[in-house]
Amino acid sequence: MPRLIVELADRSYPIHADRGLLNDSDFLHQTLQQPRLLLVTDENVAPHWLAPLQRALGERLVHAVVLPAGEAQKNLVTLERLFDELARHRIGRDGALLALGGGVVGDLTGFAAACWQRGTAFHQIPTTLLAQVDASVGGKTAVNHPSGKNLIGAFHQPRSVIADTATLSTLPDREFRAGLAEVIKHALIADLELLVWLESRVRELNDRDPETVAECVIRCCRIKAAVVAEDETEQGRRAILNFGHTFAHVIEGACGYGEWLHGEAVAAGMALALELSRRLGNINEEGRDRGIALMRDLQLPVNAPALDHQTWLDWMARDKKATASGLRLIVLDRLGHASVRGDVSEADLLATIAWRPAAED
Ligand SMILES: NC(=O)c1ccc[n+]([C@@H]2O[C@H](COP(=O)([O-])OP(=O)(O)OC[C@H]3O[C@@H](n4cnc5c(N)ncnc54)[C@H](O)[C@@H]3O)[C@@H](O)[C@H]2O)c1
Ligand SMILES: O=C(O)C(=O)C[C@@H](O)[C@H](O)[C@H](O)COP(=O)(O)O
Ligand SMILES: [Zn+2]
Repeated sequence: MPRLIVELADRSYPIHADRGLLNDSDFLHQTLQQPRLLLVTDENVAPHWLAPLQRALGERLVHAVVLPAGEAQKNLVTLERLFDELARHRIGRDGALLALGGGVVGDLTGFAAACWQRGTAFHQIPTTLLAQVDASVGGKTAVNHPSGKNLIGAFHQPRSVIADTATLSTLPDREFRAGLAEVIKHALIADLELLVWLESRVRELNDRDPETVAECVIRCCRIKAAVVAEDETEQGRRAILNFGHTFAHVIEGACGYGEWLHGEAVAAGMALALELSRRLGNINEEGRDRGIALMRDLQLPVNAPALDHQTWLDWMARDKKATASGLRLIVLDRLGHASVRGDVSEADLLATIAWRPAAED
């Protein structure tokens, strides 16, 4: 079974990625070791993927909380509900939370685990492409605040990641495509070979070919695990994983959480970040348009919504990467390599947010 390790000294953990993991009771017993487990999932995931875990874990699975689905749930009200469930079911420090679902369930459950009794174990069992290639790895946990995305959160690493790629068979097409945005992000910031490979696999990706998709999961997890191992709490290099996100988080928040899917907003945000990279002279038009063409080929939105520039600036000012001296933005130095820039002029920023890709022929 493909297995990677996120190397973080005493917080190191494995990423298991394979088809059929949720049907392997022995594996689940060995990996989910804590004696009392509280599972969190949502209303779309539960009917498909809760039963195998219930079967495998028996009475050790004390309770399953089934939340309404969607980004609008990623808030303090839902978090409080999770604390109530943890209290009601007397989950102590020898217990663990299981996050069965997409990035919303993962971020919420992880943050509940970070807070509960000042830190309780949790495991990520991601069921969306986006969560398998990105959100389940790295220990960023959070809820949204009305004024900004993921503003309330903690770094809290899971004990394991169990990515059963078979769960993607029930994922709606729009959600699958949103996950592809984070795959493209990993390629643009860190792996030119992956970019070339994705360009050569457009048909398979659009057909959701299981082997191609599984390879995306492994390759992205490998990239993300390496970045996180180098800089767990985003003191420096980890910020490259935020490529396109300064713009994406404005789109998600200003349009109302859930209107744009996170991955869709990341795609439109990356189109702007590609243009910014071009403006700074790091890549040429051809490089910019190559990234945008791949997103279009995979039917991702590349046109950010028309928000007035003050809305952009106000929301961006609350980005977690901003410091007293101003915004920090992630740009490409070249295709396949990114860096953090704290010196982007307001003129370049305003021109970037006003720019949109040319219409397709
Ligand atoms: N912590 C991180 O490092 C990180 C990284 C990227 C994104 N995120 C966060 O992740 C969230 C987005 O995650 P997402 O795209 O997984 O969204 P999501 O969790 O909302 O899941 C997408 C939708 O698919 C449904 N679903 C999930 N798995 C399914 C399955 N197997 N079959 C059928 N339906 C299924 C869900 O119910 C939901 O409606 C955002 O809040 C984003 O900020 C976090
Ligand atoms: O893991 C990271 O680091 C990332 O930035 C991954 C992003 O894809 C993800 O959307 C993350 O939640 C954004 O974090 P934030 O710190 O900008 O809220
Ligand atoms: Zn993201």
